[in-house]
Amino acid sequence: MAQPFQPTGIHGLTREMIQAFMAMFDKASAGAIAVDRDTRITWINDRYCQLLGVHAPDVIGKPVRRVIPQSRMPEVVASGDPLLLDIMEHQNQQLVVTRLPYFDPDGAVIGAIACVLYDDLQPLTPLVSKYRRLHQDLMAARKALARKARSTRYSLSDFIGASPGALDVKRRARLAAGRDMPVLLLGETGTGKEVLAQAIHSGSARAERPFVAVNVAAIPDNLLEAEFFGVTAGAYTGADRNRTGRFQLANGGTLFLDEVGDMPLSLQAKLLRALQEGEVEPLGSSTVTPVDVRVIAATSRDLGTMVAEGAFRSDLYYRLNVMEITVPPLRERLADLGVLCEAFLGDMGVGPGARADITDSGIAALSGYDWPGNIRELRNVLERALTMDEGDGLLDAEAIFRVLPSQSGKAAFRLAARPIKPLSKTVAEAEARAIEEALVASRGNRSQAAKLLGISRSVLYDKLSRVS
Ligand SMILES: Nc1ncnc2c1ncn2[C@@H]1O[C@H](COP(=O)(O)OP(=O)(O)OP(=O)(O)O)[C@@H](O)[C@H]1O
Repeated sequence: MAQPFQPTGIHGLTREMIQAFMAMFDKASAGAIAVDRDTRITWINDRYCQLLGVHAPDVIGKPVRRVIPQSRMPEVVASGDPLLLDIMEHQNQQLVVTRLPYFDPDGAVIGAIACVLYDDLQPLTPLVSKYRRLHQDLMAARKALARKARSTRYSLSDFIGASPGALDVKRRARLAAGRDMPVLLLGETGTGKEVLAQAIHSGSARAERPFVAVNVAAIPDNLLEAEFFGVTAGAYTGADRNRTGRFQLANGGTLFLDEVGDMPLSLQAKLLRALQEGEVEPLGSSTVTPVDVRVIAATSRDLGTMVAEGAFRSDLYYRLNVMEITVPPLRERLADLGVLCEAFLGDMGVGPGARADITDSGIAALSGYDWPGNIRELRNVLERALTMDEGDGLLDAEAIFRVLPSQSGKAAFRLAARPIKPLSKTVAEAEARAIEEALVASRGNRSQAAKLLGISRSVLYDKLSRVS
């Protein structure tokens, strides 16, 4: 009489039992493979070799993940638990796989065996078509997310400002968008360098390709190289999977290097090489990948002085600084306060149908402050003022002084010291000053001055005739 089947107790399958199974796996499955406790391949049958497109002598002794990157054999060996049914992606094929650990007589895991139950998913059609659909949806969602993460939020119209300084910045940014050359953006923190970088990208021929930003100051020095150039898995790097660098992610598009002045000298040399050769070498890899990337760099530091002091490589400086755009600080373009406030307050709703606004005295209060944090700080001040405001969302000088940092004492003093004039007079004076600045900037060329001011030539002539 046949003996009833008895489980093998706590130890599970032994090497002998696995060897007995091997013949069956070899014959009945679409592929079978065994690994030792270090997850190195000890055996692979011909059918699996054909499926993977490898030769057995080339892969025996290699870590299984080197040959089958998606393999979950390491998990099975580490946990000692089988994975009875799994779908594994391999080179656009979906394989149905079973993985079993095996043990020595003391119960220690000494390896695992896996067999491909199906490489043709026909028998599992209903289940698999559902899986495929879900998988495709997941891939599409991931791609869309990645596209969104790498696309830009800003165009040039989002860079708000009508002062001569702001108009000059916009003009140069428009020029930069039309030419595929490196751009160096200089300016204090919060002046809108990243807004400009995005605007230049979205106005350029690369607009449909990725925009990838790296804040050099925010990444520890020892991780920067991997972040830039990527990592290849392996013993040298200690990484268990490949990681794509920002350079490769930006391929075809724009790489924005924020706070480039904070880059350590060793990485500056590698960055220069990547820009010169148009190729990158991931950490731990011996192959180079060609990349086509436009670099826009930004810094709030004085790169010229850093070059003179040897803290920044001059060759890299000249490579990045093909076109330089200096963004003036807010305190040098206070004329933009009005339009900036209007735009920001317009975004900050104060209730259904209600709109936040600021009075002329509120603007005057803002104009007495030095704005070390520039436009970022202005936005924060307006937000705080609105939060504290108990009225109807109309900010006056008092509402502003309540939230301006302590420097505002100086502002109040400056304001008080300035005689208050009728608004029409102040506006006329500001207009005359702007026209004068535009004429100086354009060396008396009225067409150019009109362009800088964003008005037609005839309006400029009209205003000039009224001023004189
Ligand atoms: N001219 C502008 N028009 C509209 N918004 C602006 C402008 N400049 C800056 N901002 C806003 O101010 C904030 C800071 O801008 P951004 O990050 O571009 O400055 P940055 O110069 O890159 O600063 P950092 O050097 O600190 O990185 C953002 O919220 C941005 O939307």
